Amino acid sequence: MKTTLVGFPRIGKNRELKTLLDSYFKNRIDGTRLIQEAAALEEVQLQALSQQLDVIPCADFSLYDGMLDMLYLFGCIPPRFKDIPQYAGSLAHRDLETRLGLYFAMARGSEVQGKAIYPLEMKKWFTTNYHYLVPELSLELSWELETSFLEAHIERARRLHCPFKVHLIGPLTFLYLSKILEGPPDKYLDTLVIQYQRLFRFLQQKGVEWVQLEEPILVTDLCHEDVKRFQYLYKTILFTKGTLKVLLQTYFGDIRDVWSEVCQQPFDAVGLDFVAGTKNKELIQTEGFPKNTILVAGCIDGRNIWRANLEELIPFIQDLQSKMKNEIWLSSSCSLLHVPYTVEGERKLPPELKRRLAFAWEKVGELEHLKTAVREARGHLSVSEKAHSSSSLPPSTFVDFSLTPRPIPRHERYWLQQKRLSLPILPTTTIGSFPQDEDLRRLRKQYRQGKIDENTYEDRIRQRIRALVVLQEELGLDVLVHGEYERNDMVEYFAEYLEGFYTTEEGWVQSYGSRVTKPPIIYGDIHRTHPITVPWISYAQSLTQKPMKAILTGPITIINWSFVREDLALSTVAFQLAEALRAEISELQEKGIPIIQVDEAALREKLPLRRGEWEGYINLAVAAFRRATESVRPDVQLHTHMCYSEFGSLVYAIEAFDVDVITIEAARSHFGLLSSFREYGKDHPIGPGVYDIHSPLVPSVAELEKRIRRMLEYIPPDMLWINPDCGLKTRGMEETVAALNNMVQATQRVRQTLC
Ligand code: MET
Ligand SMILES: [Zn+2]
Repeated sequence: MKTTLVGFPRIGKNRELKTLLDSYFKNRIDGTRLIQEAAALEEVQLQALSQQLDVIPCADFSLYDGMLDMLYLFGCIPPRFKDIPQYAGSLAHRDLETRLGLYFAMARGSEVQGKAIYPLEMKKWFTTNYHYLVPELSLELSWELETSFLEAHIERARRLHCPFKVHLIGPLTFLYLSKILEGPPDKYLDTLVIQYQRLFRFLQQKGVEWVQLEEPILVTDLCHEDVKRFQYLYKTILFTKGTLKVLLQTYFGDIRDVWSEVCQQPFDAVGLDFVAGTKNKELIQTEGFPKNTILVAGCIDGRNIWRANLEELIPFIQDLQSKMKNEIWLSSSCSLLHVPYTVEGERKLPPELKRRLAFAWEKVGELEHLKTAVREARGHLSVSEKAHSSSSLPPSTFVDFSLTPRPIPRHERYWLQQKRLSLPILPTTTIGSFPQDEDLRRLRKQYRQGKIDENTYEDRIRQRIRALVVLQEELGLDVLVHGEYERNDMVEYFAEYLEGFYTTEEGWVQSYGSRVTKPPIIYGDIHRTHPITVPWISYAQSLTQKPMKAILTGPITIINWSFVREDLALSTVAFQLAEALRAEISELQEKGIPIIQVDEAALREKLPLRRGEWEGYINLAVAAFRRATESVRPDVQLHTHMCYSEFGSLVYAIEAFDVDVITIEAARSHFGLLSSFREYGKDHPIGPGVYDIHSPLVPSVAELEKRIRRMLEYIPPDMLWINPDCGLKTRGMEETVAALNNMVQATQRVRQTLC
């Protein structure tokens, strides 16, 4: 029995890699220094892992993203990057700065003679908040293996004299997550086979023993055609594996649709997720598992931060062992990339909570414990091991939940709200947050550290709100916001004010590249003991005659971007949160706030990977949202905001939220979602974002006018709202003012032709 991992975080225990990357992006250090220091970090990490694990990860320590690493390795560089003069031609033998330049140009975009070269698209990695870069496949791409970075990873791992496996994304997942610009997917199968075969040859030459091919796509619904592709790819690739041992690593669910094909292929090991894929165990029992294949048992949860229940895991593994007789490696359920580094750095958490937490390093320790306990075949745990297993969370109160429809139907509410708000046609607004600069972050930090007192802090925030109200009035926006200046983050801020949550000091998790987030921990029952946003928003409303829109984060988004407790049904947690938000909303409307927006930005993200599980998730999301917003009066306009497009078949669910207005990300995906909202938009007010907030580019009045007119082809004028894609928090003030100014002017031009 051995221990290993599907993957480990790579931003650095103290975010060192993040800091290095940011310095490189700001040209404070060059590529050589970046690579040297990143390699040193990787070495320290591998060294520590090699003390604890039997087989360590290699090539998992990506500088930016694993999918980007794969496409760089294959040299399938999209033409717009290849056309940049310094990156043209073959990559082999290019100097380090050039190779890195190209790698990061694909991740972050570039500029050539004043013309923007757009980066690769970013998408969420399955149901996580981690974003990968989307390869773009076209038939004329030239593929050329560029192994220099991979080779360096292998050398670093080899120096430790510890068995390692090289981590790569498998061909089916690579293909299915790519954006295919031309031809059917089958056109790329042979190219992929050739690339993976070349790669295998390279690994053999380097004397590599194990390669891990990650295929999370296998846990989604697969049809006959998909299974055939899987068969074809692996049959031909594995044919040339020679002495190389191949681990097929799956995670995020079970692989029911492809089980028998997996069993028929000559894999040396198969990795299964026993946490999210509980059905995997049943499949082993009913369908069998190939005799001489190692089972990599993913039993330590890579998606949550609670200590494993070793008392349950030990008999589970023992049972597998006695039934299967296969060699078993103990592993994480998926990469530990989705949890923070270590609990060690948390000085403020109560000890009884801290004891119950396992971040990445602690999970590595759990694997070791589990192995020892299983190997020694002890029926029960020793005292020290017991101290590490989980105990139950604080008791919970039952929350009664029943869905009541809003008393007045939407079209009647519409007139009541129109009367109160008297908005023009094509109302203009923003999604809530405004740019947060260094000054503001410093102010919040000083307040947190007790360097300035509450009065000074609040005064300064109020100054910002005041200036923003004036600015929005000058710009001519119709519905104003207070700017969300008091919030570090749309979820963490609420977590800090609600009972039942803890926020961490150092619990950073990579979101993409050098961007990190700090998800709060839901620990006890959630209660609201005092107002959260009410004072700021009512202050903002007191400064203007125009309607102020209050912005709150919705229950499903708070849950999806937190670590949740597992002793309670998710629905109970969701309803506790809904109750808390409901109280906040009641107070806001009592203070005379005429519009309330409840953001469900992360709704799309955790939509289950299998279609059959959608309904339960959507029902819960709708129920929690409705519970939170149930008391909104008919003359108060209820908005929601959602991002990460690709709503297609979700539109039916959005109807059930029963909101008055929805604003939705649309520009980033080039308005592809407009057609799916054509039906909905007939009689539901909707604001598809007119410009992408992820880019500093300021769209011109003419361009924005064109986009608004295009939207009017799908949505009638009295249903259309005009707003950006999402919040403006990460943008600069200057570009924001310019873009919003153009947005208002473009709207005015269109209005003139409508009246
Ligand atoms: N109200 C939030 C904001 O404007 C919504 C963000 S959605 C990721 O920042
Ligand atoms: Zn958004």
